[in-house]
Amino acid sequence: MAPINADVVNGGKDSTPPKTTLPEVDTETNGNKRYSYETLVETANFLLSRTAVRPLIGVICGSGMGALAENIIDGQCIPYEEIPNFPTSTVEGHHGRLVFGHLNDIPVVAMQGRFHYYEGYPLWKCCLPVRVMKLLGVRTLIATNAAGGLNPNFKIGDLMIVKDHINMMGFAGNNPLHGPNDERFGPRFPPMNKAYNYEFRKIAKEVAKELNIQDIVREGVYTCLGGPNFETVAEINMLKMVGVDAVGMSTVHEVITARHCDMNVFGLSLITNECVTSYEHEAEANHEEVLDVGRMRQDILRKFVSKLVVKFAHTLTRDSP
Ligand SMILES: O=P(O)(O)O[C@H]1O[C@H](CO)[C@@H](O)[C@H]1O
Ligand code: HPA
Repeated sequence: MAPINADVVNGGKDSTPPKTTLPEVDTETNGNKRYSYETLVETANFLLSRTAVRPLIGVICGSGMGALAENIIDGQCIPYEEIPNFPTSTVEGHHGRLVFGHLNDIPVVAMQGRFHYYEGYPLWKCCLPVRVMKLLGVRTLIATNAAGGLNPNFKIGDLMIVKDHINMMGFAGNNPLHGPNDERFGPRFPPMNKAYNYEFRKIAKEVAKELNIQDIVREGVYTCLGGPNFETVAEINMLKMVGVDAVGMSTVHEVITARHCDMNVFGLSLITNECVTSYEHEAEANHEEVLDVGRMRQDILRKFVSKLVVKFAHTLTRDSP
């Protein structure tokens, strides 16, 4: 048999080269060789040596939502490839860099690009930047994402304040905190009933009114599935039954990691598509649409998040000893 010519697979069409080299999976340890506290301190010290910014608030930009970081004044960008122990971004719509700077005078760090389980990273590695943020002094995490809407009242382009989540992957035992616990990060059994800060959610609704965007701002329950495929009709109908308002492939494990190390959390989903609930429906979910809606909403998202950063930072100064 003739050797397979990779160029001929896919009918010989020219295929676009992958954005980055694919991450290698550590087969010997099944990807589970964790980094120690000390290793993450090294990563944090590297970052502190590269920037004078001492961030109080961390922002994770969802798919197609990287523009959130464009408001950062004096933004200093550090590509993930340069950061010791950091994974690299492989998904379209995720630049793959940290941006340090100020949003309305508040020191922040933004992740333009997050890591997903379906890229081949174990959950603890997807969440490694959250622990690094904690070591940098970040007290509050704003986790944004693109998500499919299940709630029939939601429209494409709506913003959903995350009230709570359902950790579907956790039901199957896949949790970022699985494995030995290092108490320097947090307790073995962290509570999760206050995962999404109640006061932040109240503030966000007030800010939505101030910006006159209250009609597109909703609140609801998010869930994360492993991906990368979008959901079947039966899966969507099951998620609806258990009370899910929006579904994506991220955020839940980041929030668990952040709460474990006692960070305050605000979650925000951009509803980029309506999940299909019937077999008669013609449309199919696709990542292009997700990115398009991110572009469509980038101005509103930027205004909303910049204002939230200031308000959230005030709650920190108020609570500081
Ligand atoms: O959750 P973020 O990173 O915003 O991305 C969402 O959009 C992608 C699918 O289009 C998936 O990665 C899903 O999780
Ligand atoms: N399902 C899962 N993840 C997503 C979706 C979706 O419909 N939209 C954006 N991210």
